Amino acid sequence: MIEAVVVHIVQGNKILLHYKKRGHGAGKWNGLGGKIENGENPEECAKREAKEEMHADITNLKKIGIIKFYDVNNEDWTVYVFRAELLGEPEESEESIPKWFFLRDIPYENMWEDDKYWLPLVINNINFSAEFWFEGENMKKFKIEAWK
Ligand SMILES: Nc1nc2c([nH]c(=O)n2[C@H]2C[C@H](O)[C@@H](COP(=O)(O)OP(=O)(O)OP(=O)(O)O)O2)c(=O)[nH]1
Repeated sequence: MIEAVVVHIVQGNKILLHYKKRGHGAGKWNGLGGKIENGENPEECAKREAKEEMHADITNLKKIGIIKFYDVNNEDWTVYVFRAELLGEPEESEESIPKWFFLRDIPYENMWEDDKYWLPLVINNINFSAEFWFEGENMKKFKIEAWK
């Protein structure tokens, strides 16, 4: 099982998304994040990824969800989902391009297929746990449990 984090920054009526240039999920918009490295906890990973991916820091991390993805290109992932606040100005990096979107204009058609089911929960501060079953990069079935 690969462990990773995804962090979403929501300010007012906007959300900061990142266009991923390479690796897993290249060509899609996503929160910032990546794989947890040896010896790191999810919060430490989130802060390191923020620096690497957009050359800015994050603070006030709040864990909102946990997601299991089964059989995405033959791999299983556990992803910890956070909300956080931004310190400084996000910049383009080798990994991605940051961009603010109005909440009513989230580009779900250019994101992972599962995101439309759980990103609204993140935006509304609703805790959740979810499981998504894939075949390649196509979602086949899912289960979500949410609580306030
Ligand atoms: N929103 C969303 N994020 C996902 C899904 N599946 C999935 O792995 N992710 C996230 C978890 C990670 O933050 C990120 C993939 O990790 P990564 O960016 O380190 O992958 P990579 O192949 O580029 O790895 P690396 O070489 O840079 O270590 O994508 C999904 O279905 N929706």
